[in-house]
Amino acid sequence: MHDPIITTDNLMVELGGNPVLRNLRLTVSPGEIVAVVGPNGSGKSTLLRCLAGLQPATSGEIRVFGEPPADDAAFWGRVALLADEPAWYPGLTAREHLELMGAVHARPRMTVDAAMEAFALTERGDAPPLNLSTGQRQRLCLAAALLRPSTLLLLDEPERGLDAAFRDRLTGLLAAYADEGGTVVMATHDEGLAAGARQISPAGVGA
Ligand SMILES: Nc1ncnc2c1ncn2[C@@H]1O[C@H](COP(=O)(O)OP(=O)(O)OP(=O)(O)O)[C@@H](O)[C@H]1O
Repeated sequence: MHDPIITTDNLMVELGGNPVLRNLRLTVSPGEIVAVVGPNGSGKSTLLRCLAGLQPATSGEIRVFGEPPADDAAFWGRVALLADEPAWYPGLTAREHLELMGAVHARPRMTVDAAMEAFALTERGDAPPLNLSTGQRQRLCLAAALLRPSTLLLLDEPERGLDAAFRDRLTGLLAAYADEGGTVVMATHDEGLAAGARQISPAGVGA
């Protein structure tokens, strides 16, 4: 039995004086795909931010890799986060953004060409990200997150802007990541993505 990647115990978060997460207990094992589901405002992004060490708990405990998540190089070396759209480097193409990601990591999970193909970007690789469509830009964000090596993937609404065919393809790409031993926690409103995952609600008490 492997040690869990994530545990939370009685996690409580208040924002602006209002309780957002209450007594959340969650255990996530290596290789699991977990979908955090629930209505708008139910606390999905807040939970992901807690797991990424970007939102402190009001009370309770969060452990990621056995320790409280720390916003440091060792933590981010193991964790890939997809949240809001990043700032793009002016003058660099979509492909060059992926080349940059590949260059700074000693062992990328895939080559830039493979990532371009997997994320259906080959034909638009020479365009700057801001000249891509919304869905193409989201595919570029996902390509960057999955090209780099990581053991935990935190995704906030990865389906944003994606068409139905690519949402299906993303299910397979995440399954492949988990087959390699990676762990995925994603906030999602997409029923197809959630169907292939263990579903938890931030409002309920996880297992
Ligand atoms: N900085 C903040 N200050 C006060 N309240 C906040 C703050 N950020 C978020 N909230 C509130 O916390 C609650 C949870 O927000 P959160 O973004 O986690 O929800 P969500 O489940 O991800 O929603 P969505 O499905 O719309 O993305 C919401 O009611 C939101 O208005």
